[in-house]
Amino acid sequence: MADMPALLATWEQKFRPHPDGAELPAHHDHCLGCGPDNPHGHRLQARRQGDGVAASHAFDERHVGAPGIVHGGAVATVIDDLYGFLLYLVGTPAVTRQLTVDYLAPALIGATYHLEASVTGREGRKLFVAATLTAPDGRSVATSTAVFVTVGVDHFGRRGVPSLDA
Ligand SMILES: CCCCCCCCCCCCCCCC(=O)SCCNC(=O)CCNC(=O)[C@H](O)C(C)(C)COP(=O)(O)OP(=O)(O)OC[C@H]1O[C@@H](n2cnc3c(N)ncnc32)[C@H](O)[C@@H]1OP(=O)(O)O
Repeated sequence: MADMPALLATWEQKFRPHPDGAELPAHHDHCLGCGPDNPHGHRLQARRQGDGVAASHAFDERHVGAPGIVHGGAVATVIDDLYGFLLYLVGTPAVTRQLTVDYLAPALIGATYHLEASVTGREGRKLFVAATLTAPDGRSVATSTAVFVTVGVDHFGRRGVPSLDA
């Protein structure tokens, strides 16, 4: 059984002011998007960029859909995880309620893409966010919007976290 109080304590430390340009901490070690210890994960590394977040990211063969092309779900995973880094700046935990992705051009395995995300609005518990994924030549490959809903710590602590309970 994972030590949830200890895990929650590490999360609390991540919800603090991060200087512009600073690399942001992974959500946790086994996070599919950014955890360094998840063998299936993307190991996304994000930094604060002004009021938003940014990352450089290359997908590898584990994320292939059609030959040579990144699986659309993998693109959505990385964008969703990038939004998770915005929460450090917002200062409150939240979870994805709705995620949309416009796939404008194929993302290619091995190319390094530039990602940016920012908060576009807030209304009660709803956070409206948007992101872009841009190719090395500057072409827009994907755009996204999402609605996150703020939650309390009990959202994470009141139930088992299966991946951590093993
Ligand atoms: C200190 C320690 C903290 C730890 C911090 C950890 C950090 C965290 C990072 C984890 C790493 C991130 C990685 C990526 C982010 C995931 O991957 S998050 C995982 C995927 N998402 C989920 O599992 C969420 C599953 N859904 C839920 O649990 C529940 O539906 C929710 C989201 C908590 C909402 O349920 P609820 O509390 O019952 O709220 P509900 O009344 O349904 O809706 C709330 C509000 O949103 C509105 N709303 C609902 N749906 C929509 C929609 N589609 N469009 C617009 N508005 C909507 C409602 O109208 C309502 O508005 P108000 O009436 O309040 O004005």
